[in-house]
Amino acid sequence: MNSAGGSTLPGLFGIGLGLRVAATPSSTVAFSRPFLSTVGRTALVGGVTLAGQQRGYTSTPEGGAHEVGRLVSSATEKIGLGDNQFAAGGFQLALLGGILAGLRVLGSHALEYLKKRVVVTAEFDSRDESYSWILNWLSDHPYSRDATNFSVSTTIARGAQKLSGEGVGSVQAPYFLPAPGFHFFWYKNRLLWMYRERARPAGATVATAGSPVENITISTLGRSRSILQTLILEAQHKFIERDQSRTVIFAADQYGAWRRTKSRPKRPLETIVMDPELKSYIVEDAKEFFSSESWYAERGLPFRRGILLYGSPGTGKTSFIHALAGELGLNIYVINLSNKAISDSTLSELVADTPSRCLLLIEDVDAAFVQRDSNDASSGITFSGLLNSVDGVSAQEGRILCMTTNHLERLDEALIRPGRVDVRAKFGKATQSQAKELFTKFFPQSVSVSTAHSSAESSKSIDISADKRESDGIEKHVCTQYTPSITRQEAEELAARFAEQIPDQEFSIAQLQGFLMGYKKHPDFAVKNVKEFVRQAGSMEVSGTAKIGYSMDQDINDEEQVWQGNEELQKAQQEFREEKEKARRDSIKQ
Ligand SMILES: Nc1ncnc2c1ncn2[C@@H]1O[C@H](COP(=O)(O)OP(=O)(O)OP(=O)(O)O)[C@@H](O)[C@H]1O
Repeated sequence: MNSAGGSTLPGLFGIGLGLRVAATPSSTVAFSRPFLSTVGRTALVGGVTLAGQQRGYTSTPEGGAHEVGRLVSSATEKIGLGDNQFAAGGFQLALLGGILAGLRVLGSHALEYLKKRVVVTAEFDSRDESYSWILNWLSDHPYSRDATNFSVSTTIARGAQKLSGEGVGSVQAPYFLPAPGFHFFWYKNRLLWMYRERARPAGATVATAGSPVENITISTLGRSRSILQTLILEAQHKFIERDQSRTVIFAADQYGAWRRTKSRPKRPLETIVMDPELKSYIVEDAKEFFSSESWYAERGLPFRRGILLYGSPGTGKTSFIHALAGELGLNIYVINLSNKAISDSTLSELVADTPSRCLLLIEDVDAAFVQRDSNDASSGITFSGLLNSVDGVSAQEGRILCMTTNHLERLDEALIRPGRVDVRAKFGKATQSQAKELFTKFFPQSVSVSTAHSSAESSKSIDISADKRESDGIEKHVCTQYTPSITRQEAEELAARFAEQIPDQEFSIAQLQGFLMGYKKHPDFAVKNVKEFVRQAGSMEVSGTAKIGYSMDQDINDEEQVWQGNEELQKAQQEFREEKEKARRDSIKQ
């Protein structure tokens, strides 16, 4: 395009000059016809030679050029300009310019054509998901491990995808990737070359551009693209395999497009402590929904399902949605209604852009819209915009919409009417039996306890005799006498003692879990101190998802150890009050 434009200019110049010369009265111009003809020929010879050199040809095109010069002269004669030396000269210059431009364009097209005949190329753009497949694949390729010119990244985060490195302990393991530029590598005994380049989106400034757009092309000799297709499918397979045991979470970015934000290991449903009937009802309902597309179609019903999960903070609404997604093998698309970058139209585009099998999650839906007329909501979305997006004509079919709220009573009826919300699930505070279940899950019987303790304290604190283990029929792999395990029976007993001290439906699972976190390896001490926790927590205003840091110093190995709750509790209370005050101030500002 540019080269053609560059060559067209001399042509136009030639035409302009030619026309101008032609229009000039003969008395005022003193160039002779042979002179102009010579200029034309020289220009042509020079031009053709130059074009030849640019293309890397070494042979001299002079003979051909003279031939062309002659043709130009005869063309001049033929169209009757032979008598007017100025018009003839101008016409020749114009013709020469045109021929030069034509030759150049022809040359580049010929080269492109030739390239297409002997080289096959696949292109990947960072704005597309396939780019991440290729980066992921490249990061595993031996070439990336040996490349001397490589880039390092802790995530593969281009376009729609973001993958974290595997990590070693708390340190993120980096990805090694071929750096921007040319790279040659082997794949299935074929030589491939890759070109990786970065560019800012057109018109973007440094401040607004965000991450640069990247482009990768992978090429090889030949006309069959099967080798590249094999590579791409392999890369895709590898990528999907990596995600199979994970739930991928997408969120809307500032441009109103879905971006992969993270992936988490699938959360097993068994880790969710809730009414078992409610749990299996929702799971079965969702499974049945996905298997009854034709049923919906036959009745002309939109193929969508809505679930509303409501209840106090920290009762497991979000956790359950993650577990449900894992169970159904779905990814989660999260819409944050307080994202100011999202307007009604971007919201409906986002909803329309979700894949046909996914969980669409809107958390704390009450926070953005309290009543129908709250079109002055703090987000850029209006209430009617939200309603249209979730079940308007453009809304995606085959998805389950999950909404969560802490305040069912604040929601407008229109939002949760049947059709938009088909299942309402209440998540309450922990019953005693749920507290027991939580304890048992937290301290499974086979987990070693008191590893940081001295043998004496440990064996004293949990009296486990070999007989007991054997009578339970469970052979434990006790590494040393210092790391005893608890049997099922012991775990049950401790759990029962723990639960009976928890008042029914007063604490959320998150609160209880927060308490147990302080006793990761000390179930016995958790039981011992739970009474004090209840007494103190009961006397404070517990609300929200405030985390209470009931921690116990891991190094304490004295049997006299005491619960560290008092000081921690006061600190937590103070932090909680500050947080609440900050939230209040923020809401006034908004
Ligand atoms: N029923 C539960 N079963 C298992 N874990 C739970 C449960 N409830 C809460 N938790 C734990 O408590 C923490 C907070 O839970 P989660 O975010 O799911 O609660 P939530 O009801 O969505 O809270 P919020 O309304 O504040 O968003 C998580 O670490 C989760 O593992």
